[in-house]
Parts: sequence; C-alpha cells; structure tokens
Amino acid sequence: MQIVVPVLTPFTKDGKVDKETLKEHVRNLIKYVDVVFVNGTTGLGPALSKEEKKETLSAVYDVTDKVIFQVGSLNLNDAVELVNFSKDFHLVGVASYSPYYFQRLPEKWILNYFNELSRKAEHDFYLYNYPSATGYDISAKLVNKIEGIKGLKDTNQDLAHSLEYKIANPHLIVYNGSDSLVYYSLLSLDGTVASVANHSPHLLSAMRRFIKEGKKEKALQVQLIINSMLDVMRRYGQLSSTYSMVEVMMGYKVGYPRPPIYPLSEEEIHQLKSEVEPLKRKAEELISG
Ligand SMILES: O=C(O)C(=O)C[C@@H](O)[C@H](O)COP(=O)(O)O
Repeated sequence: MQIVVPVLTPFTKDGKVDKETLKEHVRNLIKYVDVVFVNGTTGLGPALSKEEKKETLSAVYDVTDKVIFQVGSLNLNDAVELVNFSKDFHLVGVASYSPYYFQRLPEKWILNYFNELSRKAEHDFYLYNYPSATGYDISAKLVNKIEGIKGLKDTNQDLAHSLEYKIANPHLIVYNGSDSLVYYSLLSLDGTVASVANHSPHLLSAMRRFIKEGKKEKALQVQLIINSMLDVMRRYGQLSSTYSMVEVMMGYKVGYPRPPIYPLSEEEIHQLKSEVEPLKRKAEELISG
C-alpha cells in the first residue's frame, strides 16, 4: 500500500526551478509518503528541459533517495542522457512516459523507445502509462516485452485497466495515478501515485491507516473529501491549483508554476481557499476523530 507523490516543481517568478523550495517541500512530504516521483505530470515534466530534469533530481536527492526519476522525452538522446545521469544516484527507479504528440507510431517504435531506456538503466525501470495525455495506451501485452520492467504507473480512470497489468504479470509493481481512485488503488494495487499527495499527504496517510484498521467507511469518506477538493481545483486549473492548495493545507508557499501553466490570480486563490476551507475542516475532523 505505497503512497507515491508526483512532486510539483516550484518555479521562481522568473521561471527558474526553485531548488531550495523543492527541497523544503519534499522534507515535509516524506513524513507521510513512501516515494517521490520526480518530473511527472504534476512536476510539469514535459515542460522541463533536460538540464532542469537533472536539477530537480539533484535537489530532491539532497533530501531523500526514495525517488523514481522520470526521464521521458521526444528526443531519445536526451532521455538516454538522463538515464546515464541517474547512474550516479541510488534510486528506487527510473521511469518514462511514452513518446507523445506524434500520432500512429508503430508499436515496435514505442517498444524500441522503452527498451533503449530500460537496457541502459542501472535502476529498476518503470513505465508511466498516461493514455489521455500521450495518445498511447501501453497494453499489458506490450509491457511484458519491455526488458527488465519492474513496474508501472497507470494514470487511468478505469481501475480494471490497471488490474490487467497485475493479472498479466503478478510480479509487476502496479500503481494507479488517478487522484479519484486512491482508495481503490491502495486496496487492490501496490499503491497510488497521487498529485493530491502534494497538499494532502496527511489525508492519504490517514486513509491508508483507516484501511489497515478495517475502518473502510472512514477511508472512503477521506476519498470523497479529496474528490470534492479536486472538483474545486479543476475549475481553476488543477496543476496551478496544486501550488495554492499546498499553502491552504500545509501552510507554506511552494513558488509558482511556469507558463503556459499560469499561476492563479490573487482573486482565484482567494476563491479557491474559500471553497476548500470547509473541506479542510471536514477532513481534519474526520482524521482526528
Ligand atoms: O503527476 C503525475 O505524474 C501523476 O501521476 C498524477 C497525474 O497522473 C495526474 O494528476 C492525473 O490525475 P487524474 O487522473 O486527473 O486524477
């Protein structure tokens, strides 16, 4: 029942990776989570340069080695350079999403991409499957052709889709990456990769504790509060709202997103906070009771 946080990437107002803020954020998260997933979607991975992806790894590694390092790129040479860069670190693993944007890539090209990376990796290799974002759904059959694959994160609203990987290969570590399925991912898979762990790691930790204590109704109540938070966040833009939600739920600032993922306006932040405060109070009552 692992909790993996796809950590956000703090930027300064002039768009530079704010490494010190990232380190402080991770120091707070690792009190609750098991692994930090660096350069994922919430970390704006596809919008980071090769060098920035190295900066985020180095910064997080100053705090913890419980890291999965995402290296995906539409330039395979860059992704390979990042795999080689990771060899100097002791990590949980290296991950990559599939090539994206370009349509109708032959399956063998997709497989070649992943095998080029997995063969060069000195750490366990993980797939990041995000069909709605990449346009490619890496099937359980194809996954098992990736040499040395250790596990995967399947960002998918369909839990049955994630379970298919487990059925095809019970040895695979399988996480679901949807925030609205944390409860079910903790119950039926190896764990969850949840962006809400950036601002509500204590709620996910409480959910897991409730499940272990057999208090499934309370655990499900936590999930429903999270879903209500997501509904609010998505109206303002979930990626940018995550930055503001850290301040609301954890009490500290984590810098800014970087355009084209625009920061929320002061008015939007004020509205978001006013809508989320009641949910925060409800959650605090639930997990303290
Ligand atoms: O940020 C990442 O790398 C994640 O895994 C989470 C990510 O897949 C994203 O938050 C998806 O969540 P939803 O399916 O929108 O609930």
